[in-house]
Amino acid sequence: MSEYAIEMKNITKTFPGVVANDKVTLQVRKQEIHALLGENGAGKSTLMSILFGSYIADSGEILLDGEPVEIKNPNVATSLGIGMVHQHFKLVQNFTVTENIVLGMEPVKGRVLDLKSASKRVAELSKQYGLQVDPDALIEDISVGQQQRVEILKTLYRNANIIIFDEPTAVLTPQEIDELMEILKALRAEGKTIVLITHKLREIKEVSDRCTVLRRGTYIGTVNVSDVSEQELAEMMVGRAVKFEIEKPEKLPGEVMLSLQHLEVKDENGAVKIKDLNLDIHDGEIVGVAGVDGNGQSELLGAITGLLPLSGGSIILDGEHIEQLSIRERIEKGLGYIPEDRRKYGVVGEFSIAENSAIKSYYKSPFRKKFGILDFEAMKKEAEHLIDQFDIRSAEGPVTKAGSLSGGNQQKVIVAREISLSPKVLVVAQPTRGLDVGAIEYIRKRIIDERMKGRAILLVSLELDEIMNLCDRIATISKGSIVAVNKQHEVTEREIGMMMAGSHKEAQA
Ligand SMILES: Nc1ncnc2c1ncn2[C@@H]1O[C@H](COP(=O)(O)OP(=O)(O)OP(=O)(O)O)[C@@H](O)[C@H]1O
Repeated sequence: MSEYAIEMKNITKTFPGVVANDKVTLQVRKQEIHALLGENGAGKSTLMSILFGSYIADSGEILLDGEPVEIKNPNVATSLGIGMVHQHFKLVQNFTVTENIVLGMEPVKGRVLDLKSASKRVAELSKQYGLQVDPDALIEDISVGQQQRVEILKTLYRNANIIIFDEPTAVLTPQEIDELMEILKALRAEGKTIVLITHKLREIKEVSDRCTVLRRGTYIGTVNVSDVSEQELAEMMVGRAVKFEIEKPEKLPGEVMLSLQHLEVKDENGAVKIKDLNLDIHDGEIVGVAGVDGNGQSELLGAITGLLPLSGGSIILDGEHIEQLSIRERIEKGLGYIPEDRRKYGVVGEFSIAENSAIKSYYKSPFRKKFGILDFEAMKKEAEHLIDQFDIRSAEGPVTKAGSLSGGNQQKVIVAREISLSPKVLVVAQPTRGLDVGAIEYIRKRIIDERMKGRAILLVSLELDEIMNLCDRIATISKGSIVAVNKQHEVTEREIGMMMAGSHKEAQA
């Protein structure tokens, strides 16, 4: 019997142009929560994909409970008791919870699919591990947090002893994050071994026993989490001191640059999602929209950018009505947008970084030459500049396909493109989701630089500390309306939290 549930020794994996893992070691003790920390592109997902059999290492060794194993594909991983909860769920939307869980390993009684006993087993597992979810609900009807529980149940149903979580909190609301932390502790108490990829140092401190740090594909070290501070973890990971609080020089706001007046948005079933929403954003200021997920934030973003039609109200940008304009016309008028879902609206995976950087301006100088021919050299040059400025880690520079970048580096491509267009109004949704602390520090600085240049910035984020850190004024949204607008220094995080939950006391004050 070994002390370790998992040992990965000298793991090396290369992709064209990049060594994603360079002789990496990972030793995970039985029944511990082991965090895996590293900058964007450090090689965390690659290492876990090797453990789960999605990638084969070029060299190195894997031992489970002291026994060497060869994990040729995910089926082998499953049979060895390894489960993985991916960041992007692999669920069938119009199937029930139970159907999704048994998919691929249906229990058969006689020759009939025995969903009844499967459903019973699912209910037992939910109870044992504190994973509340209705076994008969359809996936499309349950929240993101509950869908994640289905993914966890899937691994438990297949008798996983080792469960890998790839940035599980990136998609969750603060409330769901607290619940997940409890679930992780329950899994550990029931004897499971957990590997947790996360950028959130607070989460590492809260639930993890030990933490392994990677930097640029190499192993830096493993520490007992209780022996180190968040600051020390950050330094180990980035290789330099990181500032958590950023400096925001005083700036007096100027004219109203974006004015939202009596906005109303309905969904396809006619339900009102945004109701009489009013908000002004001046140049030289950052206004944050704080709220519990699902209170109209997505609809607000869709309405401003032109992805969703308005059923009432006006949007005025620098004195001009834009609510009737197309998406591209709004961009032309000076609207920039960093979207929340980078996979849907942000980058095109098949395109290179250069092409992605020019995606909103390819039809203009300097990217378009005479006779409408695209100037790929100009695109590459611009991309090189952005890669350098925003520290985008790629294998082959501007020609690297965006789809092969790590998640955090895809995010940097989008932020770099939108900021570099220097729009009059920059609408920013969850700009630092999935980014490492070093990258967060940089992106926040760039957003503040844009403010200093006199841009008007609207920031929508579920992370209150991001809003408190960056914004000059904070608008709290609840049930599709703005219930209060406060100056940043006049409210506390707690008060905003209460207003988000529907207390209007401060709103009236
Ligand atoms: N399928 C692939 N093809 C080419 N390169 C890849 C592929 N997958 C990963 N890479 C490269 O390997 C390196 C490590 O990427 P990986 O996704 O493991 O990083 P990560 O630590 O998980 O990053 P993040 O925190 O941003 O998710 C990166 O340089 C990435 O571009």
